[in-house]
Amino acid sequence: MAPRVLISDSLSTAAVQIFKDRGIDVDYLPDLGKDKEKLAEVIGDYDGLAIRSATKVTAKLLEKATRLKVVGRAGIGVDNVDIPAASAKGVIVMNTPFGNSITTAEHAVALMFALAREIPAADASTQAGKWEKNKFMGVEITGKTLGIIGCGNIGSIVAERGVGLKMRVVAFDPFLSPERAIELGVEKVELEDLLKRADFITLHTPLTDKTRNILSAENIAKTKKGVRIINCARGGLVDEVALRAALDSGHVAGAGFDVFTEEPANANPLFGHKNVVATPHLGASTSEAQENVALQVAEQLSDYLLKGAVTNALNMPSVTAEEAPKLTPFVRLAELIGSFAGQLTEDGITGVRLEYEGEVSEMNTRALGAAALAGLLKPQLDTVNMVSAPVMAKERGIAVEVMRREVAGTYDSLFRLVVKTPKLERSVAGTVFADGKPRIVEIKGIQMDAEFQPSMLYVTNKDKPGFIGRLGTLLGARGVNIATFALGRTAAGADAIALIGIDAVADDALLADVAKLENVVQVKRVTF
Ligand SMILES: NC(=O)C1=CN([C@@H]2O[C@H](COP(=O)(O)OP(=O)(O)OC[C@H]3O[C@@H](n4cnc5c(N)ncnc54)[C@H](O)[C@@H]3O)[C@@H](O)[C@H]2O)C=CC1
Ligand SMILES: O=C(O)CCC(=O)C(=O)O
Repeated sequence: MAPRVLISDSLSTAAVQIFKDRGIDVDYLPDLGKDKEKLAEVIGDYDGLAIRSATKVTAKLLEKATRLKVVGRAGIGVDNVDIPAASAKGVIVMNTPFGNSITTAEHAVALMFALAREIPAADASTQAGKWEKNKFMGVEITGKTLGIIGCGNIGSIVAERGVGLKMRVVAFDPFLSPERAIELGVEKVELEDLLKRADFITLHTPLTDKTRNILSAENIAKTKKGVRIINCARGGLVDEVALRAALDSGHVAGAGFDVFTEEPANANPLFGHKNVVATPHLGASTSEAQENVALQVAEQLSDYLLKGAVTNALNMPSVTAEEAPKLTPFVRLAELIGSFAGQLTEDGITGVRLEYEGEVSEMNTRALGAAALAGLLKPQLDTVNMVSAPVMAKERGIAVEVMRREVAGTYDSLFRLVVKTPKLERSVAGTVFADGKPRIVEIKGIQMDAEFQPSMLYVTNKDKPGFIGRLGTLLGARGVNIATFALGRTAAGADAIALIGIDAVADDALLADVAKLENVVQVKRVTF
């Protein structure tokens, strides 16, 4: 029986044709995504689901999706898909990471011009027959400072356009390498500096715990008077109520918003202000971009459903059917080791070394390396996956070195990731035991044996009597249950590391208390 695909959002009909040409049964119901109940009634009939942003793939919907194997997002952001729930159900989630970047960057630039010259208001007034020539006094863009928050795919294109428009471009992005900044012609700055200097601020980050409200009331107050703010990335990056107040007071001269905390945005604190230009999440809406993403998503879904090929998956490594059984646990290991190292790294990464020892050195190390890079970049790049991670690492100037040694050491297979930043070099190594479970067996050259736990504390300390007791007592007193406790040290009395699996996610107060314990050097929270 031919696989069945449902397209539940508005997509270029080019996608429908591709599915048909490949022999896939396709239903194109572009309004169904907006009707949760109806979608839930029919989803059980489909193997694949192609969406944009209106369809919400929730855990509840996935419960009904008994046949579903793959969800394809024709676009970048997958915040409308519950990826953990999809993974738990074995449903692959794919996106099309580059197809609409240029179009979205152009929308940000369009909003910048619309704000600078008050084009929407001038248009409305002129067409109302008012000819208010003296009412609209704009600002020039040439020579102004454009502050870009998030200089990834879209931010970089905006940066190039800004340079082309003879603007001074400054960018805040912890993952932007100095080399890439030079290549783009932008000045890499800290957020505070950007806030102080920018005449226009444009946001291009994903919405993560770190970027939510990145333009908070406090940060908006630090901006230059007369700043204009553009958001074509995600609602929630800017405190809309605080921005409205800053527009009302005249501190902020204009805001161009394509995305809103709540969408569809039928009402919003920004609406109704004369200096606000709003569009209904149109960033990706050009015929070119929609054609790109529709073709890509149809090809990816067809390839998966017909051949088992995995491309641009966010929750599944790209591996062939033959190598999958042996490789999968090592892919998981590489991703976890990468994620562990990524969560410990605060500075821009300049290089990584991927070391494979023993049997693992003869496996598909490209897939393993991609998994490690995806894990490493994930804390900063929400949309990264195994396919895009090597490209993103390259774009960010991260030099990737690979070392393979066929001879095994203590373990049949060992994978070591060495992360280099301007300040340090940190190595983490792991293996997969016969039970198929990945383990950390070495950190910074210190031997240990730790299972990955959903929530962990990473503590470096001086090896002194009584330390473990004090730590245990503190966790107990805070009601934090210890699931696992792994220790390692360079020598008696010297540098030591503790990796503690706990049954709750460590909050900042707990980290601060652990940091205060005698002989603690550093404490970090890691989650998997
Ligand atoms: N309005 C629309 O229709 C569209 C919106 N988007 C959205 O645009 C956003 C950017 O997309 P891409 O450029 O493709 O993503 P990307 O992943 O290529 O770039 C995101 C950049 O943000 C940076 N970043 C992460 N955390 C940061 C932080 N705390 N502070 C500063 N920078 C940080 C990353 O290092 C990365 O360089 C996404 O949220 C995406 O969903 C994308 C397409 C269309
Ligand atoms: O599909 C759309 O119109 C929205 C695109 C978008 O926001 C994305 O690709 O992240």
